[in-house]
Amino acid sequence: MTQTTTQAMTRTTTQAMTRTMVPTGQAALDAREISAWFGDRKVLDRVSLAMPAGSVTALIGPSGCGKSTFLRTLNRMHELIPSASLAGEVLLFGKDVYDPGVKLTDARREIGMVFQKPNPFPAMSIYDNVVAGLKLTGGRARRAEKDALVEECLGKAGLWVEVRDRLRQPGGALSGGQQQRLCIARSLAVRPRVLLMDEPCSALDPTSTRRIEQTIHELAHEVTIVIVTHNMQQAARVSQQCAFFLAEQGTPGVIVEAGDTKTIFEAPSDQRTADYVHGRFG
Ligand SMILES: Nc1ncnc2c1ncn2[C@@H]1O[C@H](COP(=O)(O)OP(=O)(O)OP(=O)(O)O)[C@@H](O)[C@H]1O
Repeated sequence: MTQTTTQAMTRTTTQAMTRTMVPTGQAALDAREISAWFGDRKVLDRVSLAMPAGSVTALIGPSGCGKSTFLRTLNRMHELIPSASLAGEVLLFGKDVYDPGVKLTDARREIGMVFQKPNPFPAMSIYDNVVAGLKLTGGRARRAEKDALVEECLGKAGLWVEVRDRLRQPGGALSGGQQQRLCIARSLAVRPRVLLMDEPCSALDPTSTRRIEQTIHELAHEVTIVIVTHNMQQAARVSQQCAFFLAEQGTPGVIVEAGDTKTIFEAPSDQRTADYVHGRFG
């Protein structure tokens, strides 16, 4: 860890509750007491969350409460920001991704990320976009293996049927929704165990959004998914677990409440959660 907080490490009642409320299936990712800073400014305070394997966990909460920052701590992207530091542990199937023995490239390969704005390599072909990650992570494959991988990953991302006859066309020529599915296919090509998605539909129209949601649903049984979304209907549709983040009056972000999605939406235990999911603030 790059910074050790000197503040009291007493776990709050809320945080203790958070951990016990999360379903008991094996955690693919287990974030323990994550605090994060930009310079001197603390933006997350001892956030703990177990994200069960083979399911979708949605991170919800008002703008600026630290959802994206939390997501970036999970695959070590937070440390790319020069002023950023953090404390806590992130376990991937029990192994600390911040352990000095874990290579950064391995952590990022096992925990992939899809961003808000689709970011394929625009001049690169659809085919080459899918296999691009193999080079970045040092993987090599024969032509036939790559062909099979491209078909498999585009299939899983729900794009194969639409692009199989034009794999050599540039990725940038696809629609926004298709580009986002191409980015999902690219992430899948390095066979991640977890896929982090930071508002993956916010730049898309409703039809493309539903298509991505369907893709998320189809992928979840083999890749654990953690998604940040501002869209409460989307959180309710795609996730099995939800964590509600809040940063009140300039204080660092915390998880107010986490648990199964149905409970968070229909019978949350904290009034602030109820107010947020019912659109009364944020
Ligand atoms: N690169 C950065 N440098 C400095 N401060 C940052 C940086 N990125 C985020 N922050 C600050 O950290 C806090 C948490 O931001 P973050 O983007 O994680 O929140 P969020 O809940 O994802 O917000 P949104 O829903 O608007 O995307 C905010 O106060 C933000 O201004």
